[in-house]
Amino acid sequence: MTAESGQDGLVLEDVRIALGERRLLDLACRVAPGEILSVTGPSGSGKSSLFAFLAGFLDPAFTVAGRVRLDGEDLLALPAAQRRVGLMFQDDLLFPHMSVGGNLLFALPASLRGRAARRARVEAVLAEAGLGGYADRDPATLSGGQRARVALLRTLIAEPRALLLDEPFSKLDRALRGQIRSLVFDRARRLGLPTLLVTHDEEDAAAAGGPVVRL
Ligand SMILES: Nc1ncnc2c1ncn2[C@@H]1O[C@H](COP(=O)(O)OP(=O)(O)OP(=O)(O)O)[C@@H](O)[C@H]1O
Repeated sequence: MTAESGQDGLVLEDVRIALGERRLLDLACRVAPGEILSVTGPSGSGKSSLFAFLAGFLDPAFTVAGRVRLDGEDLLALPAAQRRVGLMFQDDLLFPHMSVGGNLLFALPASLRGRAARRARVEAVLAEAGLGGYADRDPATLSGGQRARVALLRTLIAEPRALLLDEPFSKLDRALRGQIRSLVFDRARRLGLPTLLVTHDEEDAAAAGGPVVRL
């Protein structure tokens, strides 16, 4: 299938999310492979709920309607574990009781078998990101930038088919923010991942370069 067929990417068809009588969100859009679509909106407008819906863990208190296709496949028909939608949040959410390597091993697809092969993949991914030799480190001993890079690697090592970024740069200081943002966007584009970015920051949306949806 090619992008030209209109089947690739992430397609939201009349997605509606409500909470009781309150309509939270009404959205239709297509995010092409490697495109980064920014979603902005006031607090409580349903941005995080949209991501929970797409990833498959929205609280049953919400009512939902609409269809979502990822690379031509009905995403909502798949259980959460099979959707292969990668998430990054404001907090890096690295498991504090696991080493850096343990965090990455945890995210590695089960289809990669064999302890040595799994360990080698983790080492390779760390080395490629300039973090060779960090596998046994406690995440608490890393700098903010290093933690952010490990969080990105943990998302990508799971081989997602789309990315959902929920203000992933907002806790980083200004200098680091630009650097990590470039890294994340660059990887999303190079991997051809359709990406949704929730942000309140105009600079993030401008750097994303894609359309901006205002809820
Ligand atoms: N599990 C839940 N049960 C009931 N209501 C919820 C639940 N989770 C969120 N809400 C409510 O749903 C609405 C949408 O929340 P959501 O977190 O999606 O908004 P948001 O746009 O991401 O906000 P913010 O910009 O502050 O992160 C809010 O009114 C929130 O209080």
